[in-house]
Amino acid sequence: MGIDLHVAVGILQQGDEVLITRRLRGSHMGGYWEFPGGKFDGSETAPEALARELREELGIGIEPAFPLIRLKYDYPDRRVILHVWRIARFISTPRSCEGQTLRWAPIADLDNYTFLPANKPILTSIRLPDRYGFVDDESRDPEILFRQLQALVGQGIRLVRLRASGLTGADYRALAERCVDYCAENGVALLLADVADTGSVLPEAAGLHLTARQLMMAGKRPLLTGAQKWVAASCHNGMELGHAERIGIDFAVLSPVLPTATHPGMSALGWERFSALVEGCSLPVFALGGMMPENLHFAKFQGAQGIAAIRGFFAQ
Ligand SMILES: Nc1nc2c([nH]c(=O)n2[C@@H]2O[C@H](COP(=O)(O)OP(=O)(O)OP(=O)(O)O)[C@@H](O)[C@H]2O)c(=O)[nH]1
Ligand SMILES: [Mg+2]
Repeated sequence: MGIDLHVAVGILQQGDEVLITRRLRGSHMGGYWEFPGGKFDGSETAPEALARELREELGIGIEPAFPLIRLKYDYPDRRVILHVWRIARFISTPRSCEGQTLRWAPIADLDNYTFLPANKPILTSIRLPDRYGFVDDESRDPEILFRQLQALVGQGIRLVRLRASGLTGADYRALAERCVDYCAENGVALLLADVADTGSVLPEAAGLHLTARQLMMAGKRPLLTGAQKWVAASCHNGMELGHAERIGIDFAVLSPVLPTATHPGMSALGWERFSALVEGCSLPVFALGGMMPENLHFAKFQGAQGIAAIRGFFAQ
């Protein structure tokens, strides 16, 4: 395969809608929907390429916000490396400068469009928030665990993993039923643990979160019934991230990034290693381990979807 083609891609969002465009017939992969952007020119950086491409294609000036995801994809004739950025602000109204169709599409409707095959992780990344909270405690008391969930939701967290590693079987399911209802009322996506007996409650949840061990034992992505389910996985190294990607996991959590009080003996990856591992993987990846709210912006520039934390984003 020829050389890697670096491409800058911009996500413009207004309320619940994002700007999508349709590739012109006759171009590479013509007819598919995509996000505006194009190839790097010479030694341009991603923000420079993005500013130029969006001026040429949409007639707008932009201010990039942060990198959302970086991914690679092999088309039969080329390998592309997509540098996807969120756009903070844009000047003037986007218009079609090259005859391409433009549309502001509700994020909830994006599945109705046939996007370029490389774009699946971009769609996941757009839908995911940038903070992911875990409910877990040595405690086997469901009240304490439920209060943790309430505290996370009170902090504005909209994606929660119900780990509750102290509970098994019927106890876990009873708590899961209560949490699923609470999350539905509050617009929160709840991911359940892959433990026995969650069968009846799982269709009501947003999906599953696999431990690294469960991930490595899985030969394929667990099939979940119901609309738009997510399967997430915990990873600690490149091998686990690679397996997650191969079997079609939607997003990963990589840990421990920084030393934590909960895992004192474990050596932390550090940001440099985190960044290198995420660069080798084309899934959205949350950083876990010692994360505080002030790490969020930096984490995104290290390639993270966002940050994850057990119990909450307070000082621990
Ligand atoms: N712009 C854009 N390109 C994408 C996306 N996803 C994706 O796989 N690509 C691929 O990345 C490459 C970018 O090409 P492009 O045709 O937009 O590049 P360009 O604007 O510089 O066009 P040009 O070659 O006509 O000057 C294509 O091979 C395209 O298939 C996406 O969401 N947006
Ligand atoms: Mg283009």
